[in-house]
Amino acid sequence: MAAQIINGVELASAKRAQLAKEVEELKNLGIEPGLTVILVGDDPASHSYVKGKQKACAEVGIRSTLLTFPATITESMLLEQIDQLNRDETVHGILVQLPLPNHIDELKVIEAIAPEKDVDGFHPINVGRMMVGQKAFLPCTPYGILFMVQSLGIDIAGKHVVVVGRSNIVGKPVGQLFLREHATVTYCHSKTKDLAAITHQADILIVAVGKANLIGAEHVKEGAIVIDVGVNRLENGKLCGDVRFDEVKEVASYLTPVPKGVGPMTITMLLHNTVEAARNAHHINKRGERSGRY
Ligand SMILES: Nc1nc(=O)c2c([nH]1)NC[C@@H]1CN(c3ccc(C(=O)N[C@@H](CCC(=O)O)C(=O)O)cc3)C=[N+]21
Repeated sequence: MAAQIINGVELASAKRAQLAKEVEELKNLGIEPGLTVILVGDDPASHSYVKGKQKACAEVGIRSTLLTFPATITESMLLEQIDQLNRDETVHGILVQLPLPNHIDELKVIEAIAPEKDVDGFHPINVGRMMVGQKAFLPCTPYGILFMVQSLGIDIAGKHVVVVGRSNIVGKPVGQLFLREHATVTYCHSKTKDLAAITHQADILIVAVGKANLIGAEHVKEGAIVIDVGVNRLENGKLCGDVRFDEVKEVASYLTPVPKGVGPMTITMLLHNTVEAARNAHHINKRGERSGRY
């Protein structure tokens, strides 16, 4: 039987409606959640993603500010800018759109962001806190994927999750999030031998490589859940994932499309983290009450 296609837009919009309510409650307390996005250079893909983030902020009532800089900005000027935003109380979340030009050290920039404003969840403090199970901003794409899989109502404990890809922003952390949910996790990457033999064992297969058509029916066990994190822009301008959709949909039980799968969830979790950052900054709990620490 053909797979059920997971609608990321629908799931995202349900979650955004909830977030809009939470923003409204914060505004009633005189708090306007604010996200500042830093965009360096003029990569068209980055500009397009940033536009999507701003539109989503507007949709739930988060104030978003875009700061753009030429690709020639020096590292120290960028660090100075971040420092200024760290000290600005009206800014709850800071996002530096990646990738950055080669002359700028990305890790240095990420480390300059105050961990309590790091709504991407990329700062080593947040990564470490996530690893040991402390409260932390979870990276948006992995968090969005977990949210999607949980929304299917299946029990993750004991499932074999196979992650293809080991980037710091998707592959590595998504495996950790599923490990936290008691899955058995296997990582595959470019040096893995006999990829298909391993991916074929997956109950949940998460593909985050960035290579169009990498995964086909031969990689997927009958009835597996397949999450496609690839964002590959084809020459004809169309966006496609890492998974051969038409083939895999005949084998999988659930499959995410590209576009309209993981992407919208990523942005939604960014909104979630920004609302959380605003609440934390003002010592407000999830029920909208000020905690005793005031
Ligand atoms: N600091 C930082 N944080 C990021 O979260 C970050 C980043 N840098 N750099 C680039 C990647 C990529 N990324 C996407 C988010 C949403 C869609 C998305 O919503 N895509 C739509 C389609 C959009 C289109 O058609 O162009 C979809 O899949 O339906 C795609 C890609 C976030 N990233």
